[in-house]
Amino acid sequence: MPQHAPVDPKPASSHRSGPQQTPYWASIARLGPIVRPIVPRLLVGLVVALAASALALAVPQVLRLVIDELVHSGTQPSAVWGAAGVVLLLGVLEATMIYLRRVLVIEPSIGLERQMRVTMYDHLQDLPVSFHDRWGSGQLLSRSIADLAFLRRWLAFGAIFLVVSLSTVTLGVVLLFTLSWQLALIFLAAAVPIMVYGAIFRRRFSLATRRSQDQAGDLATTVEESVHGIRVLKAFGRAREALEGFTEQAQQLRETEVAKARHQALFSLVVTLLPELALGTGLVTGIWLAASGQLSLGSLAAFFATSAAVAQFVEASGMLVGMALTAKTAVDRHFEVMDARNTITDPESPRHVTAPRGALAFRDVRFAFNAAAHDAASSARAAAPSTASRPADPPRDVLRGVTLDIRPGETMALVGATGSGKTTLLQLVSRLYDVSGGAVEIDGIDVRDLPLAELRRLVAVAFEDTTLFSSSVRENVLLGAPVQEGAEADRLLEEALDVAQAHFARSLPDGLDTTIGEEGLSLSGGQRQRIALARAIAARPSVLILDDPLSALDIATEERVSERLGDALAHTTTLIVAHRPSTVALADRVALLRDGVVEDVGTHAELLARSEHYRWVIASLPEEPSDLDREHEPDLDDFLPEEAESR
Ligand SMILES: Nc1ncnc2c1ncn2[C@@H]1O[C@H](COP(=O)(O)OP(=O)(O)OP(=O)(O)O)[C@@H](O)[C@H]1O
Repeated sequence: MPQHAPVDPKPASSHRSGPQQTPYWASIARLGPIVRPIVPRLLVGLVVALAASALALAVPQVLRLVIDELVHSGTQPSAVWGAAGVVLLLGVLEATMIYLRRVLVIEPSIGLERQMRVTMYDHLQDLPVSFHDRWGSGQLLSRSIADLAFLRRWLAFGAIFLVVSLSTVTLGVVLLFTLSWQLALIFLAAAVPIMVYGAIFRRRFSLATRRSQDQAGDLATTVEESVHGIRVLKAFGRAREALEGFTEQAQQLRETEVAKARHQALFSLVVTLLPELALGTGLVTGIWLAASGQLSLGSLAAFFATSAAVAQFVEASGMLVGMALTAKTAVDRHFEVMDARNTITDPESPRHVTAPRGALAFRDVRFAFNAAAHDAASSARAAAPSTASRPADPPRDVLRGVTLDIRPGETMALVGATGSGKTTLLQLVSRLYDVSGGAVEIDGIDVRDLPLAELRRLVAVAFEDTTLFSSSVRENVLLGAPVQEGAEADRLLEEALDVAQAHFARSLPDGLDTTIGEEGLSLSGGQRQRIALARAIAARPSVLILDDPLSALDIATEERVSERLGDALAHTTTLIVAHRPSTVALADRVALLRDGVVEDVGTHAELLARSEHYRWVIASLPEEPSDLDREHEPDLDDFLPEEAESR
């Protein structure tokens, strides 16, 4: 028997790491392998951009020649037209180069953004539920949308423009020295305070950028939560409190953004003011040099035209350095998600269930949420607190040695007080979480030894909290079915809808092609549950896991569902969490879960007779469905024209 790793041995890497924790180039270098395929296009784009800026610097040189030749040496007017033609040609060439740069870099960088987004989505799908427990949805949303869009802009514009600026300033300063070393020194003197302030700016801006990107993610989580929970907020009249909470978060983000803008404005002021001061000082000195014959008029004019071009790039550096630092934060945030490892993976030496019988067993199963994640997250939080994600809760054993055998084809009800661990136990079967100790077995094979695809074919789940996707009824029901199209798929679909008593779906506006889910037609709680149940049935599993899937049905419908379930899934092993006596009555046997252990197993009658705790739990279960939406629950007869007519 292979040894199994403890749960979550390498949890999501610290998504709380601050900006100083990774050196700038170490962060940016991580983009290397991803960007590599488009590097040739980016390089050609860079060369073209460099050529454009070189052309811009060539114009003052032509100017110098024209002035010196024309004014000093009295060249013919035709030469003026010639020089003007050259300047015009240089301008047209520069514009063409700028256009070419855009064409060369924009398309591949948009492609790269798409590819990174798809890879991230794929990775998020792959990561275990324990990862998603710990990350706010807004954080993941902002990282997969806003951060990647920023990285695209940085690659297509910021990075190239920064290299062009550095090269242009370097070349420009060399040219300035060739024109006049005295004036060039004045110009260069301004660079010293710029560099000193640049270091201060970088530190402050990095911190503010990280904070603002994390806060934007948290804000997105709040929006997502309140849109999702709008009914609860409205029903409890908590809209004002929700707004107050949101306003406070928005205010914090505003303050961070204002602080960021202030840092950037101050840096821009420094990089604009100092070159201008140098230019002013240079102008006075230059006129004196020209008047004393140490500098030609042409050189003086060329110096100022060149220094104006250089100053333009220096001034843009405030924005470009800001972009470079934001890009680093975006890269860090991206890899905090991408570095998270999926601990629920296929086994190295897989075993297979060749002839599924559906025997389900729990062998001394122990489980604690966040056991390993907690230690990693605690130390990371101590190192660099941030708002990026929820703190991991201290680990506590929710299941403390569950042992239970469910025979092939048997229906076992799981009963227990609220919080006793019923849902948790169910989630271990299809490995939404892995056990912390012990094992879950199907037909005698540890579920961790089965390939995940095979395991999830064997096991189908319907949760109480039903999730429908924005697609047709057909696609929702056939989500886990062995076939998606053709006569066999149609048969599975019809049978699943029939067993789940979801006939209403045929009478929806577009029948089974009606779009439901968030972007489609709203269904009542009971209707949603029946679609989710149909989905689990259509998967034709060997083991069916039902987490109180009938809670929103009236008792008559529940009875019909259970009757049909019994027929259709006679050979399917079913483990069902029961919150109502009527659901318990469906089961062959009942397991009583108490404080994370199975306290007793037997028939309903046996447990009633011998277990005081069972009697107490059963007495506390509601007779009626908890959230039956009577107003919206359709009268089945309305949706059963064929059946109604045949009666
Ligand atoms: N994702 C999670 N992270 C941390 N703790 C959790 C998580 N899900 C559940 N728990 C905790 O595990 C314990 C068992 O929860 P579980 O949902 O399994 O109980 P249950 O028996 O199904 O309850 P109910 O009958 O109310 O649905 C509870 O104390 C709960 O707070």
